[in-house]
Amino acid sequence: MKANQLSRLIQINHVLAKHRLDEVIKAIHLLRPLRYFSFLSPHRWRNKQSTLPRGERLRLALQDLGPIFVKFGQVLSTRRDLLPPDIANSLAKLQDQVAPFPAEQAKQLIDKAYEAESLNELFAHIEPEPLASASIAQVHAATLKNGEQVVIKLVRPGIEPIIKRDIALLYTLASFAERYWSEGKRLRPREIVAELEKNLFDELDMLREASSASQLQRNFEGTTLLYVPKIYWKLTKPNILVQERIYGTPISDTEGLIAKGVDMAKLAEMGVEIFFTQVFKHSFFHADMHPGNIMVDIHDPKKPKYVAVDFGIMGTLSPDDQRYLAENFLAFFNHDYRRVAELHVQSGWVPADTRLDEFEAAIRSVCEPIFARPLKEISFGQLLLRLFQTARRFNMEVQPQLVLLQKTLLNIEGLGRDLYPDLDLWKTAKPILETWMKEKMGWQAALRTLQQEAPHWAETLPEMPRLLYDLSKRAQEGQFNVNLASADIQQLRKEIKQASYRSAAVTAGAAFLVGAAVITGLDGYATTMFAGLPILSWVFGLWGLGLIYFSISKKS
Ligand SMILES: Nc1ncnc2c1ncn2[C@@H]1O[C@H](COP(=O)(O)OP(=O)(O)OP(=O)(O)O)[C@@H](O)[C@H]1O
Repeated sequence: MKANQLSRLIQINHVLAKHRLDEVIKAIHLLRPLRYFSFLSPHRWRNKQSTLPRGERLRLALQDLGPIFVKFGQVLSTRRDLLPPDIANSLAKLQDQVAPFPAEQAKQLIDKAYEAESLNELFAHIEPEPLASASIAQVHAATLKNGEQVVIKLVRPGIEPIIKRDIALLYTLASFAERYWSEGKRLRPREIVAELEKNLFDELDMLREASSASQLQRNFEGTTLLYVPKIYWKLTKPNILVQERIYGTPISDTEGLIAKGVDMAKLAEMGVEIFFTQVFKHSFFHADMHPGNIMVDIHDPKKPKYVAVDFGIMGTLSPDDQRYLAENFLAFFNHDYRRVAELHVQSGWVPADTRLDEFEAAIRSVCEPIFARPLKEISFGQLLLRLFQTARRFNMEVQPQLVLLQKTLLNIEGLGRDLYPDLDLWKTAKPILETWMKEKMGWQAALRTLQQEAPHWAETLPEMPRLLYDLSKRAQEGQFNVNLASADIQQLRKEIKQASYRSAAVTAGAAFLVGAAVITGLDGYATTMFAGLPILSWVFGLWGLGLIYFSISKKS
């Protein structure tokens, strides 16, 4: 561990001591040896007994420690089912009430960004006090010259070196964990830190955030589920985002939503639907879904609509991960634990030599008692934790690419339960997943892929005869042209040449036959687009058969 990292650890210890979080210091193994340093802190002697409640002390400590710690507090705050209410309430302030940087500094940032354009020509008014401030940025309300209401999101100045320093410390701790902790390899801490690092640095780039907002906006265009505020591209800079101002009701204001007659069960189900649609249909999901970033448009309380802000962390999944996850969810919903165990082996999440019957039994013993409870008592978060404990016995490796998804899923469930305690996550998610599986795995999916590939085939097939002719010519001429004197080797050379000629001809013939089959299988849409396809199909078919016949007759 480098000297600056050790000094950061001492500083963390000092901040915790300053806020009299002695219990936290004792609970963290790494800080235990450093606890004596806190006796040197003047705060410790001054604040013998802090008058602030424990939740507030924790919030202030996380705020003092910087953006990574604030993010950690935001995630914790969404799990009211796992935390005492006083702590959850205090930590919720980290979602949009972190201490702001001074108004003068905000003004300097704005002046510098728009010095080329005249500030007065762009904005009619900029509110000096921030509307909200969170881990990475603070947001100021403003009015454009044309009267449109916007917000200006300013990245906190000097935040990058702070994040770099803490990420470096996390890498060192992760290396220690991998080397000296029995669980270190399985949990893949270095890869998880790498994932966190990528997400945090992406979050600092406002042009990237603006692009993500535009993509999400397109994905939900024309739906009644989610609204994404408009981006003002011309005013957006690498450290400044200008966006339409939203006046919705904060999702955390459940009393206000109920008082206005919003159907809370529907609202909670819509949240789940938005999440699963993003993950499976679009493979592009908002991965910072804490309540500070979600508002509800209740112009018509019977038809509420979600409004999202903060597109700094977006997640995607590979088609393979999507398929394994969807199948896993469905197998869980259907209590098919054998399938869950099989999927874990097939995807490589547990070692290939795992005993399926033992793994299945272990999963069953975690899930059955939980599924037997009334719905409102089932916590998906707790179920996941129990499953992870079980998986540990079977050497399941943590999948860094799924960590963001798991975090978001926990947020969504926490949010949904706050809105409507009887929320049945399974009931809402199951039909979405079933439809997705049908679309992705059924014969319609195969047909659609063929249809998508049609333009490519139409482009490539005319080139095939020439390519195949070149290939067979090259095989005939140069590839095996080794000059050796021995008669045996000469004979061998002749045979190899003939064999390669024949196999090239068979390959070419097969390729033409496949081409003919593909063209014949295209549906009406593609054949109308390319009127010559049926004729091409016949030509290719006959050509293919001819080549194969030619190569076989050569052999005999
Ligand atoms: N378009 C908007 N209209 C109104 N309020 C907004 C808008 N965008 C952001 N806000 C408010 O500003 C807060 C902070 O903005 P944002 O979440 O984008 O900052 P951040 O530092 O990236 O936050 P986080 O810590 O969640 O990553 C939001 O929680 C929200 O309350």
